Amino acid sequence: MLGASRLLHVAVGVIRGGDGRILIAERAKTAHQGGLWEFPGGKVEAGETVLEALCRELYEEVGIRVADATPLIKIAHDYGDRQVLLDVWDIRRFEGQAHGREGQAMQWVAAERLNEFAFPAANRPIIAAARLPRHYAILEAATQRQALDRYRLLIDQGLRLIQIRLKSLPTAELAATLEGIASESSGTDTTLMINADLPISDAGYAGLHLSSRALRACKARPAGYRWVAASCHDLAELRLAEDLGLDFAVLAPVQPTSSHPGAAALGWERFEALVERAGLPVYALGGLQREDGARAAHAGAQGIAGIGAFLNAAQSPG
Ligand SMILES: Nc1nc2c([nH]c(=O)n2[C@@H]2O[C@H](COP(=O)(O)OP(=O)(O)OP(=O)(O)O)[C@@H](O)[C@H]2O)c(=O)[nH]1
Ligand SMILES: [Mg+2]
Repeated sequence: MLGASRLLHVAVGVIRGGDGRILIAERAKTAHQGGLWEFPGGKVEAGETVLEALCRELYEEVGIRVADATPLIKIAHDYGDRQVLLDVWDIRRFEGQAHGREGQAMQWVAAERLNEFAFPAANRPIIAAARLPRHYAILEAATQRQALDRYRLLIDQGLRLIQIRLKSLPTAELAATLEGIASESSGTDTTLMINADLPISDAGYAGLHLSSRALRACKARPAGYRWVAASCHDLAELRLAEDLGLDFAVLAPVQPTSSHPGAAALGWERFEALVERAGLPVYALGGLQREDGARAAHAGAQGIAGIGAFLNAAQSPG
C-alpha cells in the first residue's frame, strides 16, 4: 500500500470522440516513462481540485475545453522512482478540435485496439476500464426458454457484457442453452462471460467469471480467455483478483438483496473505501438499479452489475 502523502496526484482524461474512438498521445522521450503512449493529463497543482487540473491540463496539452467528465477509475502505482495516483475521468463531451499543442504525436484509437500500444505499467487497469461498459448483466433463468428470452431482452436494452450464470437451470438443459446463446451472440459485439462453477468443460466463450470460491482456489490466471473476472466480497478477494492479473471484479452486496438474503450489505461508504484500494475496475452489485449508476461512478465503480436490474428498466444504458 502506498502512503497517501507520497503520492503524486495526476488528473487523466479518457477522451472519446463522436465515433467512440479514444485519444492517446506520445510522451516526450525525456519525460518520466518517456516514449510510451498515454492518456492526456498531468499533475494536480497546489490549491486545485482534480477536475480543475483535468480541465487545465487537457486545454494545455490538446486544446480542448471539457464540457462533462465522469469518474472512470483511480489507480495508485509505485514506479520505484515515483509514486502516482492516476485519477482517470471519462470525457464524452468537449469543445474544440483536439491537437497536440506541445508537439506530441496523437492518435484516435478504437477501444479494443488500445492493447496494441505500449503504455506505462500503471495503465493496464485503465485500459481495461476504458474498454469495459458501465453495465454488467448477469443472466439467471429457470428454463432454457426463459434464458434465451432474457438474453434477447438484455441485448435489446443495449447490454454488451453478460455473465452466463445459469446456476438455477436444470443441468440437462445447460448444454443446449449455452449453444443457443453462443449462436445468437456470434458475429456481434457482445462479450459473454461464462461462470466458472457451471458443470461444463469449455463453452468456447471469450470470458470467464470466477465465483469468490473459484477465485480463492486459483493459483494463476486461467488461460485461454480474453477476459477473466471474479466475484469479491472483501479486500482480500479484491487483492487476490488483482494479483492474479484479472481484468475486473464485482464487489457485493452493496445493498441488501433478495437473491442473497443472509449476506450483510457493504453500503456505499464501505464499497468506496474498498474500491479505492483495488487496482482493477470494480462493478457494484447487490440491490441496485440503473438509476444508481451515477452514485456508483462517484464511489469509484466501473458501473453497475445486476441480475434483475436490467430486465425491467426500459432506458438504454449509459
Ligand atoms: N498524463 C498521464 N500520465 C501518466 C499516465 N500513466 C502514467 O503512469 N502517468 C504518470 O503520471 C505522471 C504525471 O504525468 P505528466 O507527465 O503528464 O504530468 P504533467 O503533464 O504535469 O507534466 P510536466 O511535469 O511536464 O508538467 C508521470 O509520472 C507519468 O509517468 C497516463 O496515461 N497519462
Ligand atoms: Mg502531461
